[in-house]
Amino acid sequence: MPKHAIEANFDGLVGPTHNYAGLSWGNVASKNNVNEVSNPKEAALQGLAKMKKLADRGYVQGVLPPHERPHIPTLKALGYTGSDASILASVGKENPVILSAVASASCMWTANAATVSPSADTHDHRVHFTPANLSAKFHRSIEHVVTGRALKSIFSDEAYFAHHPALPSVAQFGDEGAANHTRLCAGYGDPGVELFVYGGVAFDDLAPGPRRFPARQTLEASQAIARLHGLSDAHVVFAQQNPAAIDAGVFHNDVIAVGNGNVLFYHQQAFLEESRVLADINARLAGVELAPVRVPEAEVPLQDAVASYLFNSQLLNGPDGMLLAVPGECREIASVSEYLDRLVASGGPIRAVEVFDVKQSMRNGGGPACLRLRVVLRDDELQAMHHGVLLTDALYERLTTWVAAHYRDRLSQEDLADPMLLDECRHALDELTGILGLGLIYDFQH
Ligand SMILES: N=C(N)NCCC[C@H](NC(=O)CCC(=O)O)C(=O)O
Repeated sequence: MPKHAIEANFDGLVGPTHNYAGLSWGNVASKNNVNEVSNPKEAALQGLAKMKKLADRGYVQGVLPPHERPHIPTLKALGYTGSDASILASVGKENPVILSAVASASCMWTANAATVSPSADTHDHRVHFTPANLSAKFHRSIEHVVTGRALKSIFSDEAYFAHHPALPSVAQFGDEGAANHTRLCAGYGDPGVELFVYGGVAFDDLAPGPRRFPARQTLEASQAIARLHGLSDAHVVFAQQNPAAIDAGVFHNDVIAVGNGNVLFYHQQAFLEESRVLADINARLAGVELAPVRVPEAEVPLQDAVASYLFNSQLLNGPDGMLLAVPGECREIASVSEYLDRLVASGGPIRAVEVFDVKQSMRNGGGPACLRLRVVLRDDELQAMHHGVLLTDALYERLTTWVAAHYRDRLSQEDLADPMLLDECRHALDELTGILGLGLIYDFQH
C-alpha cells in the first residue's frame, strides 16, 4: 500500500553577489545581458515573493541558502596568495572573468543543485540525493561541495535519507541535476518513472549532438545517477534532447519540458525520439496513463519558447487540476500568451496559469522552475527533515528583513573586487545559517 507523499519545493535564496557576467555560453539570456548592472536586493525579494505566494497556497516550500561568494578558497587553489583584499585586487585586475566566476550567485538555480529520487523509487526505500557536478561551467562547478553540506544538514536522518558525492568532475560525466530529470507518477507516493534527459553521449563519437552550443548533460552521467540511487531499470527512461533545441538555446531540458504526476508538458522539438520516449514512459507507468501536453511549433515557435521560458514553469497539483506557474515574460510574447489562454480553456489537465515576476533571475536564464528543487517526501520523511528551512510567515518576514539589511541594490562587474562586498556577504551568511538553523556549512565558518 503506497504511503501518502507530497512534493516540497526548495528554492534557492538569491545571494548578495547576484550579477550579470555572461558566463554561460549556450544560455542566450546570460550572454545578452552581460555587464548589465544587477539588483541583488530586488532579485532576492522577487524569489522570496514567489516562495511566499506558493506557501500561502498550501504548497510545502523550503529555502536553500546562497553560497559564500566571491569564493576565496577557489582563488587560492588557482594560485592567488595574500590577504583576501589583495587576492581580490589581483584577480580583478589580471583575470576579471575568473573573479566573476567565483563571485557568481548561480547556486540560486537549485534545479541544478542535485538529482533527487523519492523513496518510492529507490532500492532501499530512502530518498537519494546526488549534488550535480555542473562540470560544464567553471562558475557552477564549485557549487556542489556546499550544496552537499546544505542538503546533508537539512536531510540528516540516515534512516530516511541517503547522500552521494557529486560524480567525477569531468565533461564525460557532466551532470546538471534535476533540470534534466523529471518524474512521472500516479500519486507522489507511488513508484514513478524517472525520465533522465541527456544532451550527448560522451563515449560514442558517432552519437548525435549539438553543433553550436555545448551539451551539458551526458547519458553516462544520467546512467550513473540511476545506478547510485538504486532505481530499477523497469522504472527509468533515458531520452536524448533534440540537438537542434540545444543549438537554439535550450541548455537544460527544463527550458523545453516539465512534468508532474502523469502530465508531461513539452515542446514538439524537445526530444530526439519523441514517440519512443512517450511509449517507454507509458509502458513503465503504473496505475495511470501518461497525459502528454505537446506544444506544436506552429503554435509556439521554439525561439518564442526559449525567449519566454514557457516550459521553465512549475507544474503543480492544484485543488482543481494542475497549476502552471509561469514567468512574466510569457505574457509579453503574443504566441505564448495566446497559447496559455487556449491551454487553460481546453479542458485538459492544466487548469490555471499564475504569473511570477522573477526578472532579475530571468536575465541570467533562470525562470521559476530553475529556482526550485523538487523533493517528494512521505509524511514521515517530511517529519524527519530539518524544519528551520520551511517557509512560514515568520520565516518570510525574517528573511525579507535580512535581505533589506544586507543586500545592495546595484552591482556591476567592477564592484566584485570590492573587499567590502566579501565582508557583507560573509556577515550576511553567518547570520543566515543561524536563522535557518543549518550549522556551519561555509568554508569561512570553519
Ligand atoms: N535551467 C535551469 N535549471 N537553470 C538555469 C541556470 C542558469 C545559469 N545561468 C548562469 O549561470 C549565468 C550567470 C552569468 O552569466 O552571470 C546557467 O547557465 O547555468
